[in-house]
Amino acid sequence: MDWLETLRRSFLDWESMAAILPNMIMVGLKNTLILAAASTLLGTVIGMVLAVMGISENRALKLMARVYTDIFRGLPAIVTILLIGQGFARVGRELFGPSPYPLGILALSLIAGAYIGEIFRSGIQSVERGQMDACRTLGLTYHQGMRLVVIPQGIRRVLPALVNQFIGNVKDSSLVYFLGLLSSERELFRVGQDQAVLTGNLSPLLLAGIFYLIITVPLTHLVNHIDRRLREGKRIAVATSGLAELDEIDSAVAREAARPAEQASPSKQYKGGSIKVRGLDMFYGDHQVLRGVDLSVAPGTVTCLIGPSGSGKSTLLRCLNRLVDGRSGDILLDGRSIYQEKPDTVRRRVGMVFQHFNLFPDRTALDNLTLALRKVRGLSTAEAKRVAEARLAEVGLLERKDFRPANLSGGQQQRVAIARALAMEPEVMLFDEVTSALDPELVKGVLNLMADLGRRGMTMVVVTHEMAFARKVADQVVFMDEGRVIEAGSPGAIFDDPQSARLKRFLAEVL
Ligand SMILES: Nc1ncnc2c1ncn2[C@@H]1O[C@H](COP(=O)(O)OP(=O)(O)OP(=O)(O)O)[C@@H](O)[C@H]1O
Repeated sequence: MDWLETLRRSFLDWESMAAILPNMIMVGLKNTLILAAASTLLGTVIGMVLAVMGISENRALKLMARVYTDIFRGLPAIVTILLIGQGFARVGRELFGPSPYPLGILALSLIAGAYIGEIFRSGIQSVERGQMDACRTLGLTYHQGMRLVVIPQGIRRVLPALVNQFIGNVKDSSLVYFLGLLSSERELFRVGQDQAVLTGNLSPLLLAGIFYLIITVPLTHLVNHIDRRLREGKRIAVATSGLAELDEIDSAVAREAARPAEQASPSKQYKGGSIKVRGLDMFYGDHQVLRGVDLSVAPGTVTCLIGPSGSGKSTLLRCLNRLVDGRSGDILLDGRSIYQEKPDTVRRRVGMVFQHFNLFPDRTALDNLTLALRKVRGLSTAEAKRVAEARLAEVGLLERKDFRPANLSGGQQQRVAIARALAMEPEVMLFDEVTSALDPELVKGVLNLMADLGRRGMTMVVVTHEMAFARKVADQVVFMDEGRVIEAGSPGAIFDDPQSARLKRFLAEVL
């Protein structure tokens, strides 16, 4: 068993390990951690800049980010370290003194930046488009939306990948040894290697390897934990059935109705605005989606838009709050063209609720409401909280104000979204197929809430496939097809006495 003894002497020479242990911890471990942490930090800053350049509209910035990323991701790390460490050695000496250590950090950072930039960019781009739509409809500017909602969500999504990058930097830090570090600056690998040369066996290198594992293995598990947690969220056990939700909302609506007039919340009776659309044409590129649309919506009335898929209903709705703009024609809000106002101002006056709720997933129900109250309406934190709680109470969800969207049912999420839009005190509310993504028993709760809003004088334009709702609640039903308004009238006229062949066919399909 000679070979076993040789192996033991080569790798498990306890004496040479013990001799180097203090140096390994005090010098090697310390320097490895400094190199990895500093390069991850600096790499994160570089990565953020690259990500912002990469998603910007500016083609030159995009190209610069692309070229940088291709170069520093494509080159082997050791080539970059030697090129930077030796190529800029003179400048480095003038700037940082004789030690090549800072240049080593710089080289590692430049490499890490390329990877981290890609991580951030894909994280930010993976945030659903609906999040920015939600920000815009609440009156937040594009930059506020990016800064407060989209970028934080993107970064949170890529946290595990960032920890992985740190692990990569821990390992890459061993390459800095090629720059010839001073003895006090040597990292784990170099300390182990020096001692290995001195003792003629590999035990010190094995010890260095063990230290690398001590750093990286727990981090790998931490990454997996964060990843699981971000994917699944912290679950709160809440047992509510769809039917219990109906009680929740019915009692909230009844409470509002029973409240004496003098105690009524300011929103109890809404003062809705009027809308007039005149000859509106709208294109997506060359594709004409709206063709000379005319529409009049009286204050405090409910208009339901119905029609086949692709007929332009959602697009018309998005024109009303300037999420998209028409090419010609005009839209008047309370008699004044919305094109004469800033889009953000129009959006504050015209609230919108979406099919997929578009709640901010990493904020509680309450915070979903307070964000725009503070940033757009400029309320203090305490005042915003008061308004938000009042609106959540109106939709029967005050008790769930501290829940995140993932812990609410679809119906509850949609009611939070309605409360969020109402909190901005809009004059008009737009609803875009808001019950289409809900389980059947949850639809009624949301429709009840909308019917209640209509009764309280809110001007509403509702894209819906719920014909029973349109018949019962609408003051006006508008049938669209191929980007045109084909017929408009009272529910009775549209459903019981359709004039055009197209509407007759549509009703025959859906009723
Ligand atoms: N962002 C977009 N870019 C390009 N084309 C679009 C875009 N959004 C919608 N369209 C096109 O515009 C047309 C009208 O779409 P729109 O969503 O307004 O119809 P809709 O009546 O609301 O349909 P649905 O009931 O299916 O939502 C469709 O042909 C659609 O493919």
